[in-house]
Amino acid sequence: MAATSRGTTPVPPESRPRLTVLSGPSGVGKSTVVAHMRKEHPEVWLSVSATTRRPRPGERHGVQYFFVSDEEMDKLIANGELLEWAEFAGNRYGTPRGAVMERLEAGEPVLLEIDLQGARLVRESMPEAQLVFLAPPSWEELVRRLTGRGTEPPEVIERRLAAAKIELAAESEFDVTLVNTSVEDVARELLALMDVV
Ligand SMILES: Nc1nc2c(ncn2[C@@H]2O[C@H](COP(=O)(O)OP(=O)(O)O)[C@@H](O)[C@H]2O)c(=O)[nH]1
Ligand SMILES: Nc1ncnc2c1ncn2[C@@H]1O[C@H](COP(=O)(O)OP(=O)(O)O)[C@@H](O)[C@H]1O
Repeated sequence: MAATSRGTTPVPPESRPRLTVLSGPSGVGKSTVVAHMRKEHPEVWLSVSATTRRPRPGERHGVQYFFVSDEEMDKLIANGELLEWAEFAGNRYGTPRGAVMERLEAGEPVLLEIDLQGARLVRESMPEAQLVFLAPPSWEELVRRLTGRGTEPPEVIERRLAAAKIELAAESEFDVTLVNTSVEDVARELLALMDVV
């Protein structure tokens, strides 16, 4: 494994996990890495979460997220339709259970891009899942990326940076850390961890 990863132990092919969770602080580059990976490997299935957050310009319902109202989210939770859910920086996010279970039952690799609280819940309910932490090269670079993305006002950025401190302190709970210096390198390593290439 290249210098971008920490804590990787080789896993025999027959016991490779089919469910991979990618977490990391807001702005570290999770969406960028996943988009890059799926451009070359569209067969990698990424769960589309439900969220009460408002869409950013260019985001489409059913593509980046299912954008739902508070009431719709209440129903999804009450009906047990979410594999996990969490509140992050003032909005709720959850993974639709049905689509994930279908893919897993078909033996296909599944990728969830969720926050630390969600990763912990998945670890409890599916201990065989592989938990991958995406870390920034430095704190300064994380601030630069989150600010530079220009999608959130300053008070939301502050809230996300406060969450980032908690998330960075939890890195050791993950099976593997990938440091997002190069999008291409991280995408390649994630594919290898998912046993896609
Ligand atoms: N627990 C949980 N977290 C999610 C889910 N979907 C997205 N998230 C996380 O919610 C956080 C905020 O996501 P978002 O508002 O899209 O901001 P971004 O990650 O900075 O682009 C990120 O850490 C996401 O990984 C989900 O279904 N469950
Ligand atoms: N390896 C990288 N080097 C420099 N900039 C990056 C890198 N990865 C992502 N970025 C930039 O950082 C910002 C946040 O990335 P994004 O994928 O939206 O993060 P996340 O999904 O983790 O919140 C974006 O402007 C993106 O272009």
